Amino acid sequence: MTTSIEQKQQQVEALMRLAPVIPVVIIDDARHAVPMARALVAGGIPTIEVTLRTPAALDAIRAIAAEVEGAVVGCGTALTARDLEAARQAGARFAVSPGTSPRLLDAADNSELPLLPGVATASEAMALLERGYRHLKFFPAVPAGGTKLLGAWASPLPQIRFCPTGGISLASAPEFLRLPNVICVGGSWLAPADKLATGDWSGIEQLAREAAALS
Ligand SMILES: O=C(O)C(=O)C[C@H](O)[C@H](O)COP(=O)(O)O
Repeated sequence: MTTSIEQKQQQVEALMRLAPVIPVVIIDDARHAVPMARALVAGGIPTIEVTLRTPAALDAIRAIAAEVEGAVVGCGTALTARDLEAARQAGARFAVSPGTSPRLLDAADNSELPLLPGVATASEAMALLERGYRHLKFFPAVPAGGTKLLGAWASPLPQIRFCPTGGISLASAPEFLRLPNVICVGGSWLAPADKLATGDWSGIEQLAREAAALS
């Protein structure tokens, strides 16, 4: 029997509460995955979203899941049922999508993988509430309306908690984290392409440390 949506919502909430930031990683070389994830975990950031945007992504998820103690690795850019299944088989513990589609939600209902689906409107959020989702990604957070839009949803949609992602930085994260309907934020700034390319793991650990100290 598949895990119920309520059980999966509890799993998503628990991983959203592990740290104030979920790093969104675009990985071109799977060999970078393990040292990068170790640096993030050492800096206090255990939850890692590896986007399925590169050919290396599934190998990266596989390596982190197998080798990095303390990491909770998931996939980002989950668009299809096939993405969910491939990520689950690679060892992903959760999936994140930029938006929602009826087919993806049907696939998520039949998958063990908890899904954190993206929304940018109140109507999308309401449709997901009807399907049992109380934990949503707000994407793309800054272009879609930032803290003003998200704050405006707190009163009419009090049962929903968000992970805003898209255009957020270390400097702007606190204003999102202060909102009553935000648990954590997502962002790519913790694993920048230049640091990955040069293998600057101590630099990534430092970025993680700064992010972990946010409140
Ligand atoms: O593809 C997905 O499922 C995503 O999660 C998209 C990411 O959230 C953004 O790419 C975040 O990027 P930044 O704005 O650079 O922080």
